[in-house]
Amino acid sequence: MNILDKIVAHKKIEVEAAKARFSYTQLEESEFFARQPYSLNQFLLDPARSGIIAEFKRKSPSKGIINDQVSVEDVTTGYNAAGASAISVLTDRNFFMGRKLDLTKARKVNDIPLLRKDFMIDEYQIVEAKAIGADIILLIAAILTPAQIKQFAGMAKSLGLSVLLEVHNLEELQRSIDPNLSAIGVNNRNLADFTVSVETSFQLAQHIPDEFTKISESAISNTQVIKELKQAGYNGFLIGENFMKQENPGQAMADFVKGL
Ligand SMILES: O=P(O)(O)OC[C@@H](O)[C@@H](O)c1c[nH]c2ccccc12
Repeated sequence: MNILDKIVAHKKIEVEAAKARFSYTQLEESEFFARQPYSLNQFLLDPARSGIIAEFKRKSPSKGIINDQVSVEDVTTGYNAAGASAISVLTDRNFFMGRKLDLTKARKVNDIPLLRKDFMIDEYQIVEAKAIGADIILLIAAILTPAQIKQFAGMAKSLGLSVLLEVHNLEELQRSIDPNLSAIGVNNRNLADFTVSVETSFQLAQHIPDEFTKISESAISNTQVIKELKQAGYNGFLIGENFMKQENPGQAMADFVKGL
């Protein structure tokens, strides 16, 4: 079984446990459920912001512990101050050392879009995403059927959430396109075997229809590659490890943005 299969198998158990703990009605009673989410594309296309979606990630299956010494409030407010267009918060506990509470803590101190970074396999998680304070959900093509993508994207949109579809090859892109998606992200990391190549973004750029904003995800570690990705048509750049591995990720991002 590859890592992605393991994550999905564990996620199914987690989602059943969450459903037993909080009903849909209870989720809808959350203080965040009634708020109007921020739009990913509005912030991504705002020239006053950097286009960077900065990620709070303590640990990953490919790198092990990256940084477990920093607070989610310090890091995310640092990212926001450094000009992030959005902030991604890992909420998977088992493989990424994240928590749903991390996203809620970030929500309380930030006024920009927050992406719930997790493995969405059930509608319940979409309602939950809104209840914990998220603005954006991630749909990973590699683990979903086209019918699920359509259903989940439609549901998220009806809740006012933005939807980022993640692909890592042309076949996934072509089978997953749906009008309810807000943005398409090309993951430079293959989640099944962890190999990384920014070439993936350059190759797929021309195949992404113009009605979607384009985001390049993972393994971005210098400003030169961002300039090249912009030339290729990308509007957004998802960066985790490059900032998180520093003692002060917010400051690391502020220094990085000066080079853009
Ligand atoms: O730390 P990096 O290489 O900058 O990558 C960030 C982000 O793209 C990566 O964490 C990611 C992309 N897609 C995912 C799906 C699930 C978990 C994590 C991810």
